[in-house]
Amino acid sequence: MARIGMVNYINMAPIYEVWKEQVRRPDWIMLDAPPAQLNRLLAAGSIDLGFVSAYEYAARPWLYRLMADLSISATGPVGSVFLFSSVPPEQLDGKLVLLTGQSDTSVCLLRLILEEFIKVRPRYVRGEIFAPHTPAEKPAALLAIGDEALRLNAAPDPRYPVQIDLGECWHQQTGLPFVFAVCAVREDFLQGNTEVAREIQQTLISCREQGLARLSEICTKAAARIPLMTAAACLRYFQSIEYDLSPIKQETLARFFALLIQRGEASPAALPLKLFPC
Ligand SMILES: C=C(O[C@@H]1C=C(C(=O)O)C=C[C@H]1O)C(=O)O
Repeated sequence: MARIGMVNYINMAPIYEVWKEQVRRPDWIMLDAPPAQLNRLLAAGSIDLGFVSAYEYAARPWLYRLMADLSISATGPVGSVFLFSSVPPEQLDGKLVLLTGQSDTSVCLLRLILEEFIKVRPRYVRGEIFAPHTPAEKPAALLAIGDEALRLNAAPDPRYPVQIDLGECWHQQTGLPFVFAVCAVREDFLQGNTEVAREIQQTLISCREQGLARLSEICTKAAARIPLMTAAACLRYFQSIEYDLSPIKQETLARFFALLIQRGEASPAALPLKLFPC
């Protein structure tokens, strides 16, 4: 048996729709959830492998290997990882920023961008972006990812007129793509299950190839999950998401992890990257 985690956002639709349609393996249990929940499940051994925040690998690299050729990434604007702000980011020093509880990678990336690139130090709070909250203090900016970011993007909140795409910002600073999520497999699962893991990896890649060839059909279905999103907007979104872990993406992960290690936010054992298969 293998327990597999899948992010429950529409960004996974090009892989997941094909998987649901074609993969008939009762011994492969698929569990879909927001990334932060998948991170916790994988760390606890409640799932064996799956798509998790790239940060999860960097936090506990001794538990995992990175499945070769799989990721959720973008070269330039990603279209679903945004800081929505009431003021330009240069003015966020000391201000309150609400960070989605669903993400781990983008939270680290945003702090890196604000503190190292823009040189401001806001105050942060983690929480629900759409919670009907009555906060003592209204946040000056929000970090949203995935479907929540797409919803806010489709129906902008006039209180947050400044919108920063974190994939674009990273690309402008480094010239590199950014890897938001990886497909990680637990080392203890690999003991005795190497062939199964290989078969799952190949199946995910095959679903991805078929999904990318059927994008316009898949985006009609996926767009319906986001209020006000048209199929055309969904197609543009899918065209900006990439699912590979090519050498440049590995270089990106190494660069990002090195910065996190310097900041004391990741394990030094996160480098060099450990891939499966090697
Ligand atoms: C591009 C995205 O990548 C996501 C971002 C993640 C994170 O920040 O931890 C985790 C999984 C991905 O789904 C997105 O969801 O918008």
